[in-house]
Amino acid sequence: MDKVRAAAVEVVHDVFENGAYANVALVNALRNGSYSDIDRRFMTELVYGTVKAAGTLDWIIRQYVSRPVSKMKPYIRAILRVGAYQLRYLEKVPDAAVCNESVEIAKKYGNAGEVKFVNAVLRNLARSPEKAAFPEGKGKATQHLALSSMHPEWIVRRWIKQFGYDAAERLCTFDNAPAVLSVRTNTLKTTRDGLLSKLLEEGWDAEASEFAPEGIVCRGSHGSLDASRLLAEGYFQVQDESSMQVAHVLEPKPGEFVIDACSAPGGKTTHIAQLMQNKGRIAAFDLYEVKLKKINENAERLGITCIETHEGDARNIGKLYSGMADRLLVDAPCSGMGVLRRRADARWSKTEKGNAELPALQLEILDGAVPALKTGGILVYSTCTIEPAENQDVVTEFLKRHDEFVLEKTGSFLPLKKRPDEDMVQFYPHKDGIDGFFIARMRKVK
Ligand SMILES: C[S@@+](CC[C@H](N)C(=O)[O-])C[C@H]1O[C@@H](n2cnc3c(N)ncnc32)[C@H](O)[C@@H]1O
Repeated sequence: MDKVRAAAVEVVHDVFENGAYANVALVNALRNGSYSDIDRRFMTELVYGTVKAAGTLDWIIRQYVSRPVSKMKPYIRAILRVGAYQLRYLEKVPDAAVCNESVEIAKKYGNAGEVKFVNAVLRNLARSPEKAAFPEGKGKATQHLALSSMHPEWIVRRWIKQFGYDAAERLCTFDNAPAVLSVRTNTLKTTRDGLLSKLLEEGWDAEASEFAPEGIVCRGSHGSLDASRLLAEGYFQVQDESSMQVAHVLEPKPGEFVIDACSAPGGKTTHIAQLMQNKGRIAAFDLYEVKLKKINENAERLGITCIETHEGDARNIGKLYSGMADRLLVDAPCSGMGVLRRRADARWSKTEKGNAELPALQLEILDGAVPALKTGGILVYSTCTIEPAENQDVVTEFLKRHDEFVLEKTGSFLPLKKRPDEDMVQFYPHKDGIDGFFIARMRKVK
């Protein structure tokens, strides 16, 4: 049995049946086996490809079987998904190898009937691919785009309604492209130019970000992050360019008291600390202690000492720090619809119903946290989604409830590419080429 395909099936099973994150499960699987570089690349392709395409693969498989894929035994489903992915998307892999190896893996997890079933489905798929041609024509546009772009139909339907067909298609394309690596220079230790020249010396294909003064983007090859001495010694933090906008909009000053209400894993908290030159006090809250550990680890690596972490609910922050804070960041839990490219499994784990529940929570967090601000204090609300209900609508409702706050021209606080006319800033992947992100800056005036 081919150990690479077998391990890929295990990871795919773990993602869909146990809710594992694809990247975490894959890293663990790669660590636990001794694989050549070619094997590692193949396994990565199999896992990310199958996970991203899962809904489309289920539709393809369904064209060859009479019962729904959701009713199959989980391991048989995972074997068929990984097999169908190879047959449909990996031209260089011979069909016979896919079928034979899948059958061998099925012998480990299934009875004789199930082994036969896997064999029959995959051989039919290989023999008659035309049976699973995506529907086209009148009334089929949404389904066609969803299947061809490997997105759930409900997401595609929403995006077509919100942006039109062409933009929805570009959004889907963005999600399927490999995520560009971007890093934030630790300006407490070096300058961006200093870090950039070190990275270039180490063979990184890196350049300065147009969006963030401390940002560096790497569109091509780069060394392994696991092995990077510069990362281990705290010269940089991995962070997307749109996420790097938020701390600049908050504009923290050395010596101030800043609260980061939803802070883990601390990408923005540590950026705030840099902008404060590590002077002052940052109270970083999150519901989960395990996640807060990550902030402490990052802070230690980056040489930051002004962050204190607190396990707690952001909805109670107002009571704990009434009128004390100079600035408050609410980087709220959200649907993450602007960052689907970063997590292969995310598009299948979200639901329309789950997303609809988020604005109420986001407002509760804002309502519960803002009494912590001083008069004159600054509130920044941000999310990594492109859903108006979680963004502009939440801010509008918040301002209705709180006449002590006024909205400022958020776009004029962006560090490099200013948008002086924009009260609230929404970055869109298909327009801006970076993660989808929303930022609104408000001031407490009384
Ligand atoms: C968007 S993430 C924050 C990302 C973080 N600001 C960064 O830049 O690395 C939202 C965080 O809010 C936390 N969270 C969810 N509900 C919360 C609540 N009621 N109080 C505090 N934190 C909460 C989640 O655990 C999650 O870590």
